[in-house]
Amino acid sequence: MDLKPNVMRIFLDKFHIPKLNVQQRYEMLQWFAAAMQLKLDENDEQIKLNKINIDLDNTSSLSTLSNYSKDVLKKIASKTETFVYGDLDTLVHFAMRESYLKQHNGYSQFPQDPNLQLLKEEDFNSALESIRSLQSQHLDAPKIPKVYWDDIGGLDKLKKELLKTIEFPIKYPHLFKNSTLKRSGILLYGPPGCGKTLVAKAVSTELNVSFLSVKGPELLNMYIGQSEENVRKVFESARASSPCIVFLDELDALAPRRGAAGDSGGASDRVVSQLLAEVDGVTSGEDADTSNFVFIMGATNRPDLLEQSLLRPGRLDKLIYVGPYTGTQEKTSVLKALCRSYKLRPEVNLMNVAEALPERCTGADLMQVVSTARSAAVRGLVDKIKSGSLKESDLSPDSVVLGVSELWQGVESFRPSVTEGELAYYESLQYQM
Ligand SMILES: Nc1ncnc2c1ncn2[C@@H]1O[C@H](COP(=O)(O)OP(=O)(O)OP(=O)(O)O)[C@@H](O)[C@H]1O
Repeated sequence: MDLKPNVMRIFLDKFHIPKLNVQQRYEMLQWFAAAMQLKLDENDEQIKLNKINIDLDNTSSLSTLSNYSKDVLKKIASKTETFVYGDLDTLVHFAMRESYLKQHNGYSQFPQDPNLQLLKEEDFNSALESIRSLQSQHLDAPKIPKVYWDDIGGLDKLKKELLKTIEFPIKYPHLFKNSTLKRSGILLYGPPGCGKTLVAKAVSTELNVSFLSVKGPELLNMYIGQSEENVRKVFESARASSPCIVFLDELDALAPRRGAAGDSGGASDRVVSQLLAEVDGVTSGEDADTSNFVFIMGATNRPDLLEQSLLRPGRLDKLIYVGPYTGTQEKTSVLKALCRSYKLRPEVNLMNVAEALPERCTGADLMQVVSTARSAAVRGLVDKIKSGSLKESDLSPDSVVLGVSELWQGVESFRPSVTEGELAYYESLQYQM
């Protein structure tokens, strides 16, 4: 393994931070992990760099890597898509700190003689969490959500499609530099409560990019020029926290068809024009670099009311329908995802629950079933405390266990939030779009 060219390139190219691919990140992580032992006593950056260069010349520093779990570093490299040189260095430092705090019950001094073999995958994962939360601690800064694929049931095709569309421009920005090949945005549409927001957040978490979510109506303001200014600020904030996904929810409120809004001053048209200019700005790919990456995802229940030029190639030209969950299989996988944080009694079969529900349900409806079951389980515990058969001091979050009867109460309380007529309308819309 030849680490030197990468390292040299990064040092020489200090002011233009290069994008690292997964192999480079893996190599950098190995290298930082090895270098940690060498530079621990040194505080002066210059000395550290010299020392590392010297040691790289005779590559003796890399010998410590033989004991290192390469699999762990490979996994971590694949989770740090947007990390550059400095971030990876910080990550290794943080992981060491996590490991040390764990071993010494919170005593926060670094050890003089750190034992790198003790670093575990969970230390890297905690370090990753800490870095992410630090990254999003600026005021109003977009955050990296904590929604994982496991929190989402079904939608496998959509997950793949989204990852493919967003992952490529992040991984290979130079391919999108050519102005004829623009990186376009995505428009998710469909009935409310079917997982549009959830899946957008999961993509963001998965790719480790910030997530800035705004609802269209929040940006509208009665004062002249203020709505356009709000739109401009959203994109400014996204650029400042890039790489970033801007999620524009209820987009039809922000960008109705021009000339159709009925406001005599054309205020709405000006907002649409501002939005189009911003969309063109971020999809042009002129500044194709991860550090300038802003990806736009729109969501709407009414794509037919949208300003159609927003859907032109190079803008939000990928339209994806996110519909209700149909059939036992799909509903069961959503129920499983929703029950992930609860204990279930062994006799519970979520497939039976799914079968007892209407053929088509939204995710929000299924969530309602699970929350009703949870409330029933909590009520059961309170009754036991009142009757004296359970002590309050014995309660823990694990005491809430969902059984068949609780889930059945959820099924009985089921009220669809979207009517069959509305669902039929959305399906016809899908055909039309
Ligand atoms: N596939 C799914 N797996 C697990 N939970 C889901 C799924 N789809 C939806 N949900 C649940 O439904 C809730 C509502 O979903 P979400 O907010 O993503 O819907 P939406 O399509 O964005 O709705 P709206 O159009 O009203 O913004 C989520 O918070 C989640 O609890």
